[in-house]
Amino acid sequence: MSNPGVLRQQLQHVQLMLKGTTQRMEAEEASFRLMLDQHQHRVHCLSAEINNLQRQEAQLFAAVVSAQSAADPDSPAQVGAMSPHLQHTQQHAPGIPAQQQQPHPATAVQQQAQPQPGLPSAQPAPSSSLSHAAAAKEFVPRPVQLHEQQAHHSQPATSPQPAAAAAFSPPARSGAASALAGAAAGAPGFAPPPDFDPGQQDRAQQALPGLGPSQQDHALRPSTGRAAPPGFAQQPGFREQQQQQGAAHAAAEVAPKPADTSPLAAFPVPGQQHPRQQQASLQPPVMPLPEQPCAVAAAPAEGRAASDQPEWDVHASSCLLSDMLQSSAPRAETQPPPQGHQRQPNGPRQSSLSSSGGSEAADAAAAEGGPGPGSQPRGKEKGRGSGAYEDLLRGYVGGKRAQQSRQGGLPAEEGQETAMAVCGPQDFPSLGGASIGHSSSTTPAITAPAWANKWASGNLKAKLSAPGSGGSSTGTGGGDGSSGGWGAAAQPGEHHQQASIDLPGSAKRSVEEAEVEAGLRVPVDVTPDAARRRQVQKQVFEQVEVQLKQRRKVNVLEGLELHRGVLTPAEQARVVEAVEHWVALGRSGHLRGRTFSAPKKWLPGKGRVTMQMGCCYNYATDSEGRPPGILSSELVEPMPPLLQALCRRLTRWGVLPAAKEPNSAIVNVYEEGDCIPPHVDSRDFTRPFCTLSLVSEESIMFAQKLVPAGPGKFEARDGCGPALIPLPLGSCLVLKGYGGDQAMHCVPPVRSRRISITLRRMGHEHGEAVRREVQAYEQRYGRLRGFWEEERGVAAYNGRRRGSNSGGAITIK
Ligand SMILES: O=C(O)CCC(=O)C(=O)O
Ligand SMILES: [Fe+2]
Repeated sequence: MSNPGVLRQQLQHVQLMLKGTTQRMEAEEASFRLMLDQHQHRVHCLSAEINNLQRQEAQLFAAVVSAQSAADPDSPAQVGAMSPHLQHTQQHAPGIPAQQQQPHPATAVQQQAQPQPGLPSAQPAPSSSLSHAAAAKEFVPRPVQLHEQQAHHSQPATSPQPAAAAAFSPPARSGAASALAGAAAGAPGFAPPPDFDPGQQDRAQQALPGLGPSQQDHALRPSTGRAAPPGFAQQPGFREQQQQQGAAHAAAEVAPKPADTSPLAAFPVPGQQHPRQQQASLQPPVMPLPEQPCAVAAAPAEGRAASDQPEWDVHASSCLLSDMLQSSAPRAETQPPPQGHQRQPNGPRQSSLSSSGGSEAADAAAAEGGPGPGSQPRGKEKGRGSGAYEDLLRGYVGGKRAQQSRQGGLPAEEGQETAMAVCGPQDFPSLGGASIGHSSSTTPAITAPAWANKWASGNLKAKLSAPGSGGSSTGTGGGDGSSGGWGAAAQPGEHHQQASIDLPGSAKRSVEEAEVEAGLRVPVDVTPDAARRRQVQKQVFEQVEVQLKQRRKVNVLEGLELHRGVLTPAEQARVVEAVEHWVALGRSGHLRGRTFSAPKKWLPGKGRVTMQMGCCYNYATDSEGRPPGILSSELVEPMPPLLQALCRRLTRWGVLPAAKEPNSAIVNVYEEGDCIPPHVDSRDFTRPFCTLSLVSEESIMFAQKLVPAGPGKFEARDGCGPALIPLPLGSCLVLKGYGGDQAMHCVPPVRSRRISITLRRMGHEHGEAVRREVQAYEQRYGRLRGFWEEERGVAAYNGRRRGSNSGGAITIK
């Protein structure tokens, strides 16, 4: 039995303990509330400051874009980085009702934590917390400004938007900080995690939505520029490159990005459908225009009805490649040929057009090159290679074979045409280097004529790869542009006068062989060059308006020509693969000087990656005060063989005059939301020139006068235009005449990734100046080698490539 006195003592002791502990706990709570109050007060102040700064940022951003574009329409504005909140604004506001928008991560927290209207709080919050929370709300410009954004963006992106820049306003930046305040006010027992940093969470979430932490880490880690670039020592396949490229490339290619959370989706076209759906609706409305004679497509691709198109039995693992196929070939089957011209009463018009050449199926028809009659896959080559390109080929050839077995033979032109265009080795003077990123030796040459097998064997490539096999780039041994891209102006017929050649034996070879060697033509494509040429289809355009200054009527689109089918889907895949490789080289700092440029990604519409080859073009007055135009003193990479072969094809096929064969290129890599602002291409380049379109079909906008109308938005001025010309995959838009010289053009923010290659010839003076610089370089350092040659070994790479030790007249950065 227990003694009651003892028990009473024990009870008193416990009660005392309980009282003391309770008091300590209350003290702790009081201390926490005090701390929370102080914290909320700081949050409150910072929140106000952030909102204020964001407003200023947005207004200044719009003003800078507007001012810079007005001052220099030809150059992408260099505004600076866009803060995550600005991206968030652009991602979430346009055209999407607020209720349907994915809440910002921090906003979501706040919405959960805040007391719902009409529902009493479970427990009254301390008055100071309440007042802070209420005050914090005042700083959250949520619905009103968001709706302003919606109103602003709910217009078609391409329609005139007066004063849109002025209307631009920042979004709610409620942030995790305000969430904390709300949570503390409305949620009993809420306590922030000790290491909670709202800013950090915001930044992490916004940095690269859709990426896992390791990918974000990769994507955000700055490139040192020191490591060997992907594929530098050996040339990996497409997938290997994808794995190795890391950095932002991973963000762009590897991780699936929800469209509405992509930081690159800065300016989605308001009210847009999914890009794939939208593509179908982009076909230009048509009205009859007289057919124009077409120099290129002299003979229509007859005997090839739409239903004759190969079935694209594609198993390409790369979504890029399958997208390319889906968006080129099948569309050709389903869309009737354009008939003419129509104006749309409101907003931009799809341009009118007239077409010449064969059926609308040119994109797919131009892809001929399947196996010859009766041919079978060569067992030893079947299945070689594992990249997406090979997958594509398998799908392509598979579909082609299926078609043939149904039809019992080849289309007439394919089997009948036997005479191949012959070119001398001089046609590709710079083939001292192997093509990039896709070894023809791994290509499954399922069926091919002798030349195709020979050139796919890889032996010759190995010989060509031997160091020193190339000639000088400036005429010391190779004459005009033998190392690519530095050549003097080619005069008509001049192609055949170049003396030296990098190739052993210098035997004459066919155009087809040369293109295979350059990496442009796939070895299985046995369609003769002449037949390929006939499959190209040309369209011209008309939009008659009163000219603004002289008050006379003009066709604003005069001189523009769209040539479809310049590249087959398989060739597009090759070029895209090469471009990806170049981008990887550029990102890792292995392209010379200012070749590669990747502006900061957080700026809407300014994230376009560009690579300049052949000459350096100064988009805007630079830090040294040099005006826009060709900078002959800045050496960039020469034109790689692949692009040279493409340029040669363009002149051979009459897309461009021989005398205007391009000797410079700008590769534009647009991520979703990127654009090119209104401009007229510099007069430092001769006319005509052209732009090749890849990866996704987007429209280019033309008007007499185009002006920025807010970030990523452009509008035509003075009631004229604009006209939209959809640019199909593998097509080349030629610019000259009024359309190329007077009218302005831009590419509004793209709906999905797109690559274009602008190919231009330098004006004579500029070409000569660049050539002199190359000569000076070569006297000092030896032959200027393109990156495709340097790739043969890291040893070949030296500091000059990054320009650290240049001197004299040559400035290489
Ligand atoms: O991307 C395009 O199609 C157009 C590019 C362009 O206008 C240019 O490079 O000057
Ligand atoms: Fe342009």
